Amino acid sequence: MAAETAPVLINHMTIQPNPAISLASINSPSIINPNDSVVAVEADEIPTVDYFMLFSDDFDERSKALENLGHVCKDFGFFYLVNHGISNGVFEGVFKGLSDFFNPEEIEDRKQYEKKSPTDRIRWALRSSPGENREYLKVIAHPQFHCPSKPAGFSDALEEYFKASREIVKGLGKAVSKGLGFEECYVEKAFKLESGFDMSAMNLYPPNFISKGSIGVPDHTDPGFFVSLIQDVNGGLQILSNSGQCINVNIPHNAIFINLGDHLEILTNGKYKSHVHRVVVDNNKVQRISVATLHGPSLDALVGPAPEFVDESHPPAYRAMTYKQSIEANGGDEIDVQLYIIVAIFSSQVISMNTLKVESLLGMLTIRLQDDNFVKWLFQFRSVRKGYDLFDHLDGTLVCPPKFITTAYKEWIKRAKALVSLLLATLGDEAVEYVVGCEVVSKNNLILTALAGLPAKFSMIRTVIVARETPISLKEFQAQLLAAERTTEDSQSTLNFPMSAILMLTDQLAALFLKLLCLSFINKGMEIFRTIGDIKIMEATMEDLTIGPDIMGIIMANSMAIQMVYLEVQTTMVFLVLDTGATHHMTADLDNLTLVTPFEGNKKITMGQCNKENSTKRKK
Ligand SMILES: O=C(O)CCC(=O)C(=O)O
Ligand SMILES: [Fe+2]
Repeated sequence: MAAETAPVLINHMTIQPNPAISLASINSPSIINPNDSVVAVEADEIPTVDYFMLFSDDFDERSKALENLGHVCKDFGFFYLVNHGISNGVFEGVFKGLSDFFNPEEIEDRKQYEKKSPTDRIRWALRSSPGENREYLKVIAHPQFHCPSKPAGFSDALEEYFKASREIVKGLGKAVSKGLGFEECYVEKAFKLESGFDMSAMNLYPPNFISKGSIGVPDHTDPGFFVSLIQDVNGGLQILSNSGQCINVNIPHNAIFINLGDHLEILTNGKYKSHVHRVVVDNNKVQRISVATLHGPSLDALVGPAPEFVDESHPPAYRAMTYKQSIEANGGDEIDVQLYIIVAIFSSQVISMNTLKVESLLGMLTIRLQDDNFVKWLFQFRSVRKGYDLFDHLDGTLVCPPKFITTAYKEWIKRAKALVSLLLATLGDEAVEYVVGCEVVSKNNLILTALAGLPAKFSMIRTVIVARETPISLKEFQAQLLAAERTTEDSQSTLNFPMSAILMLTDQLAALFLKLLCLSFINKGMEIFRTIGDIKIMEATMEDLTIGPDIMGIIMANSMAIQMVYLEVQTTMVFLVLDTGATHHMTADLDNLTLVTPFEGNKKITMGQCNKENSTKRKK
């Protein structure tokens, strides 16, 4: 649970990639950092489950296998399934059919399956953008099986595979139920698996034709119970492990890769979690085909945390809704149920905050932040947050529900505002003077200001975005920045973009944010800010920024002098920059500072890390 992980508001050094990020996610440019700074590791971390053993006649063997399955679901969330009984010939039939279906010469034929309506049963698309590179065919496989009629034999091969894999997933449902200590039809009943809604995404990734790091499928989790995945060749699929490592999935011959779906996470109230994964197409020298089948609950099955997983210390963490509602609430439709992390499973989350009055916490925060007590203040603030489960809200684990879920949305906004007030109310008089800004900026203003602050090499995208008739979302904006960045060789020069130029853009606060936003978006950010006077702003990495849609960025200053908290409340953003550790700032170059009052005298002053130093220049 994220509450166990990093106290992110306070100390960015302790931020860990959140293994539980799936439903808890995230308006994230990338949870698994796509650049080389996160190296995907080889897959000895992926456990194997022997299907046959789960049904062994030997009691001990079976018990051991069931126990192992429980452990694997809880501690990993994905596994290779072997001994499942589907013959290699069935797999080969599917890959042959798909390879023929995706024949490059017959692309015009496939266009008949382009999106027509939300109730399409077969859908085809060719995606080629910096954010996604694949050609896919999606079909509804259950309750009714659908498949293009051509090429010959394709439909039969696919149907045979789907029937067999469905049986296996039903078997896994039994085993999971038993492993959890319930009757064997527990999962089957909860998800109404008899009329379970299975959607299969069959993906073709051409050989590497774009630059290194290209994304085949961006970070996402999949809805449903289990996802079964087969592929013709290894290469490209990566999954984020519980230990925060990005693992290459190299499926053993004839094994099936099983990945837990979001709705198993919901049903078990987070005990079993779905995991973020993606496809990177920078190393596939040959074409790759994969078949990812999302075995879902029945569309009308109401899925919420089951009572067996809810108690005082585990309150319901997700909101119950039907499978269909949850897909739609996330902006999907019945066939495009896969939700990229940008839209995540907002709707699944409960706003378990209504009982808590944030105002009442104020009484517990006895320490007001002053120049010299940052550490104590921090300790108390952290403790209260932790004790009252406010992490979820502050670290982005609890994400803002869509506006149209009115009650939840309003609750969320209320809580966000209350938390900001709480934070502000804990500032002592002196510290308030150091709050260099607190304002609400509209998304459009932010984007415009960000555009204005971009270096010359982005002038093309600036023109394009400004000329748009429809507003651009932050996500799209980010994608455009990424694309523009990729087309330019001299990305490093952005880092050298002078701070002073940025600072001139608007106020100092927005400028700090803009620099952070732009640079982190283009994913170069190890040392984003440099020293300004004695204020050294810590490097921020993508992880720092991608902790959630609602609190997207937290930067903490070296020497605890500056914190910047960026909360996104749907269309508005609240910036809060605290400059706390130092009584005064020193600089070798007065132009670095906007408001300067020279310091006369020889009084001791406190530096960011509580060093006592003399100073001759003062800014306050
Ligand atoms: O192609 C792959 O390996 C994975 C695709 C995937 O994750 C999906 O379609 O949901
Ligand atoms: Fe997936």
